[in-house]
This record gives sequence, structure tokens and C-alpha cells, in this order.
Amino acid sequence: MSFDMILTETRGAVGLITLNRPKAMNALCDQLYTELGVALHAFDDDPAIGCIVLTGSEKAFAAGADIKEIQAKTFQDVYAEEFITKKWEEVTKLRTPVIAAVAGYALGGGCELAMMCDFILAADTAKFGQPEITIGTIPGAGGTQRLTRFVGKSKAMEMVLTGRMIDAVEAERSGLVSRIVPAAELLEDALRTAEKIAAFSRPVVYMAKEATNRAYETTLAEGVRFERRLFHASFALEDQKEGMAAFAEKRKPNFKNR
Ligand SMILES: CC(C)=CC(=O)SCCNC(=O)CCNC(=O)[C@H](O)C(C)(C)COP(=O)(O)OP(=O)(O)OC[C@H]1O[C@@H](n2cnc3c(N)ncnc32)[C@H](O)[C@@H]1OP(=O)(O)O
Repeated sequence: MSFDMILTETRGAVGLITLNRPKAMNALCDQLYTELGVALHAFDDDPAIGCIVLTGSEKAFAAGADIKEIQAKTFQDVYAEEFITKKWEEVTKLRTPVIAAVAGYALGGGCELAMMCDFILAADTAKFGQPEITIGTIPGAGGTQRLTRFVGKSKAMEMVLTGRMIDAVEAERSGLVSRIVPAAELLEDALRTAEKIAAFSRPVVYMAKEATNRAYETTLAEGVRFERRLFHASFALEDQKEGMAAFAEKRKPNFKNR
């Protein structure tokens, strides 16, 4: 498969997608999003792939929606084509975990894309923000909702109302990112983390992801019940028997993904 605005490669059991529109700070134009959706689903459908890393450049993970592409759109255009939701949320539909490895700017739709991934590893150069208010609009790819769930109402509200960017330290402190790593080590760290996940039992990883995501979508009681059912289901897997036997026998497990 060949793409113009993204690069894809496999590293063992990890699928790596690099946003590659350097002259426009990886602004998320329609073509880029279309290509990204195809690449994400191709990796998700590939049984050899156990985790995906999504990254950008040193300067920008992504500086948001392509302002020049969308500036002339009318209300009728964006309403009729259900602009944003239709293509932008593909990353949330995958079973395979997706790690966002963010260096430089993750602004507007770029911040929203990172938040749609399963977790965010940030370089010490990362900057996150929802600056849509400064260009006369509001976040449209989930920013007001996901950012609020990550960092709480007060900080999210301040960021959305002022467009203020936060650096990696503030992002980690407020729970937006899982860890900060030196920029030069970001990709290797993300790939190592992805390889670790990809080495676990695939169906158990899917269950863990599905159960954790449920925390965002339901009540505590419902979420706990859902988790319990998946936990029970894991006991039907050969990999659960193998994992626990390996622990008892003091050896490494040999997961078969079944
Ligand atoms: C999803 C929804 C609903 C909305 C959105 O995402 S709206 C977009 C939100 N994002 C922004 O408002 C950020 C816009 N970009 C910037 O503020 C700055 O570019 C910067 C802070 C990221 C970087 O500033 P810097 O001075 O280092 O670089 P520039 O000269 O400004 O940019 C280089 C080059 O990239 C083009 N660029 C940057 N961002 C975008 C964008 N979002 N859309 C389209 N093009 C973008 C910028 O115009 C410039 O191109 P030229 O050299 O051709 O002018």
C-alpha cells in the first residue's frame, strides 16, 4: 500500500504510522485522514500486528485540522458531510491498541487525534492545546469532551476558552499523557512499549482495552459488571492457563493468542 501523506512500516509485531506533511506541520487535511483510516484498519486487520504506534515529526505531531482546506466551508457543507466525525474517529474503532508518540505541537485536531489513541507518550518538547477559539470556532473532534475527561473541567475549560497551550510537564501532571521521555528517545521508547503489549496474549489485550475504555462510557456499577464478564471470559482462553502455569513454574509464558 502506498500513501502520500503518511508513512507506514512494520517493526516485528508493531505497526508504525508516521504523519508526513512536514511543510504544513502535519495539518490534518482530508487526504491525510483518509490515508490514516486505511492504514489503521489495515494494521488492525493484520493478525501479525499486536500494537500500533502513531507519531508525527520532531516539530509537530499535528497542528490540527487543515485550516486552509476548511476555511471556506459553509454550515451546509459541514453539516451535510458530518464534517469531522465521519472520518476522524477511525482510530477509536480498532481493537488493536494505538499509542500516540507526540513530539512538538499537538494542537486542535492534533490534540484530539492523540486523545483518541489509547495512551499518549510525550517527548519533552510536546505542546498540547485546543486553540480553535483563536480562529473563530470550537473543538469539533471531541476536544471539549475528551480533554475534560483527561484533565478535569477547570483546566480543560481554561484551555478551550483561552487557547493556552500546555507543555509536556503540565500535560503529565494533569493526566493527559502517561509519561514524558527525552525527544531523542521518543520513538524507540514508544516502539519498545508497543512490542511489550504486542507480546501479550492478543485476545487478553483486546479485553483489557475494551474494559478500560468502558470506564469512559458507562456508570461505575455497569463498568465493573462488564469488566467481571470479560475477566470470566479470559478463563476460557488457553493463554490464561499458559500465563498462570508459566508464573507457577517460574518461566516465561508462551502465548498462542487463543
Ligand atoms: C479539528 C477542528 C475542528 C479544528 C482544528 O483543528 S482547527 C486548527 C487548530 N490548530 C491551530 O489553530 C494551529 C495553527 N498553527 C499554528 O498556530 C502554528 O502554525 C504553529 C504554532 C503550530 C507553528 O508555528 P510556526 O511559526 O512554527 O510555523 P508556521 O509558519 O505557522 O507554520 C508552518 C506552515 O504550516 C502551516 N500550518 C500550520 N498549522 C496549520 C494548520 N492547522 N492548517 C493549515 N496549515 C497549517 C502554516 O500555514 C505554514 O505554512 P506556509 O509556510 O505555507 O505559510
